[in-house]
Amino acid sequence: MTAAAPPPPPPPGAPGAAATPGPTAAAAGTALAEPPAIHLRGVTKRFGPTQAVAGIDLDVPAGSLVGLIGPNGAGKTTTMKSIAGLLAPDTGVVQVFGNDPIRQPGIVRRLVGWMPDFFGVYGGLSVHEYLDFFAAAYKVPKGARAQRVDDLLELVRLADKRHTDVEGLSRGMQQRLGLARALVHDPEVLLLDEPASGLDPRARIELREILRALHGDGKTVLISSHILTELAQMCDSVVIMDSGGVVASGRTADLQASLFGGHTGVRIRLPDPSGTDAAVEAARSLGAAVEHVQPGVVYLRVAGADTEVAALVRSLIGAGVDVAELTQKRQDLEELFMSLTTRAAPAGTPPPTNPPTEGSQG
Ligand SMILES: Nc1ncnc2c1ncn2[C@@H]1O[C@H](COP(=O)(O)OP(=O)(O)OP(=O)(O)O)[C@@H](O)[C@H]1O
Repeated sequence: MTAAAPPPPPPPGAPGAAATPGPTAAAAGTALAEPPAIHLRGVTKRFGPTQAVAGIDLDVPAGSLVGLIGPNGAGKTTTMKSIAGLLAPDTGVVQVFGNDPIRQPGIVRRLVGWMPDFFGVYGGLSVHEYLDFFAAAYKVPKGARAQRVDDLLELVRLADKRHTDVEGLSRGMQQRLGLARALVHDPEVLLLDEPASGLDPRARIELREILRALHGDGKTVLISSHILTELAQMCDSVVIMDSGGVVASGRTADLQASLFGGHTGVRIRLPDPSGTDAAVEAARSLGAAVEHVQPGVVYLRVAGADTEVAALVRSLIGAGVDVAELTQKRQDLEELFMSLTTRAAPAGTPPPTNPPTEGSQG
């Protein structure tokens, strides 16, 4: 797993971190100075005839925001539950800052906040009482509890709902309350199982902003979804699962580039259509393949990913071309997902090469 952020030192609340030697990052191949927040090796889990998880290796560096993506039944929930210590794997190693969730449940429970894809709320409790109840259950000291609950309500933007019955909250608000519940003991690692499912676009954006704030605070966040674009917008890196295994992992831009023969689709919109020829020339001078041109809009493919797109921007500016908008072709992410997950397409099926259209741009 490529690091989404430079790993900060292990948190004080990670007792195993200092004692355990740092393992090697599975996908990135770089030696880590400290144990990753989450470390899985050869993890398997079977339910009767179903191989839910089939030998997963995964490292999530401390402080990173990583998306776990896969179609229904890929094994995401089973993987997350094994990290939270809610399920014992049949074989393999699971560690949270070097601690085994099954053998050291007390330590791991303190380190991990778990938000299930579905959680019940207890009617008859106000939002404040609900969080206070969980704060007490997590042994947050009585004197600190009221402040902790207030801070969480501010964070998840439910301060004005503190006296509302939890059953009276909208779906989006209940999701945010569930997030606050997962945070009540101030865990270092957050495991969020499909937190955006069933939310409208505004609620998704609000959730994304809260997660970014938590990421900014140095929390490690592993978030699952079966919608790749949803996670690509908020995560620097993703792990794609299918049929119980990891089929790809890394930064989304790198995954796109590697899958599409090292090319990135780009759309450039100009404020003044008279600059179109100059834009085409500047792009060609960099070796970009110009795919489609219309007045004021140029579609092209550059060899590489973010670095090469940045070079393209410099070249355009250097050529005196004003750019109103530059977008990387987001649809590639869906193509990536479809081509990597067997249920959607047989393994090895090349990604579809749709001609660029206005509607296909992200
Ligand atoms: N407790 C269980 N008993 C039997 N089978 C189970 C159990 N939990 C999971 N499975 C099976 O294991 C496989 C992986 O399930 P899991 O819930 O981990 O997938 P998922 O990727 O989270 O799917 P979804 O996106 O639908 O939530 C599925 O085939 C599921 O039916």
